[in-house]
Amino acid sequence: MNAIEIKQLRKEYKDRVAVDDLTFNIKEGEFFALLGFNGAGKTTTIKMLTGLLKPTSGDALVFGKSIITDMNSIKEYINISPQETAIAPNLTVFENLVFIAEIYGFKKEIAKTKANLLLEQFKLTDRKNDKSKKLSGGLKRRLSIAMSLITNPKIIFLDEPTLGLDVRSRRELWHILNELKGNVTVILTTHYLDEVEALSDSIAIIDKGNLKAIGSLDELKKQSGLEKLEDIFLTLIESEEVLWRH
Ligand SMILES: Nc1ncnc2c1ncn2[C@@H]1O[C@H](COP(=O)(O)OP(=O)(O)OP(=O)(O)O)[C@@H](O)[C@H]1O
Repeated sequence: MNAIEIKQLRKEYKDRVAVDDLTFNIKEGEFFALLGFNGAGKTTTIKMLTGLLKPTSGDALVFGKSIITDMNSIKEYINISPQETAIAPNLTVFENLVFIAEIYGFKKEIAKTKANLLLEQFKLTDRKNDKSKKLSGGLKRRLSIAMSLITNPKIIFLDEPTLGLDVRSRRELWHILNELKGNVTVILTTHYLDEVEALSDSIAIIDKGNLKAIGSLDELKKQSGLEKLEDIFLTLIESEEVLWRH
């Protein structure tokens, strides 16, 4: 089943076309990477899919519901983990999770149970009672993603989740993200190609608002005859060629 079906989705800003009639599908439960240079249109696409921006034309169906006519019901089962985190620095790690759960309407006891489960899942239990401002950048990022999962969303959008993290923190986060696989559809934007190789089930390469390739890493390798994602990425962006999933 498709979690998202993007149909001729377009966004124009004055005289600039940021997203140029994009059409592709994202399957339920997959870890989907959106790849492109700065200005390719990734953020604009994600903003449209999450209701932050209105498309100029086209549509996308999220679990069958239109982003144009049904965004309110879509918002119930998606969440975003933005780069700028929503963490309250003076609350503890646990309090942040409970607080966000309560904002979403869960009763205190359920909020606490959910918070404890996420602490385990994100390996934050030993920092449970620390003020969040004391956490390292890597742990803050983990808490932020944990917070975005508190409502059990069916889809989460991760925008550059490992930006600025050191090698070890990135690897730890990859490990945790890998464990989410299958339970939630994850849509990732990143500039780190090794991250895409390590985590993604499917990859879409976007350039100037256009889809240049879509498929698993293996499919992209086969279709391009190239071995490394970096080579596939750079070659495609420079050529007129387009690679499609069959
Ligand atoms: N509010 C805006 N007004 C005008 N043009 C915009 C606006 N937001 C984005 N753009 C333009 O739309 C295009 C796509 O931008 P977008 O931010 O979606 O790219 P991106 O792939 O997310 O880039 P990055 O990797 O840098 O985050 C760019 O040319 C950008 O300059």
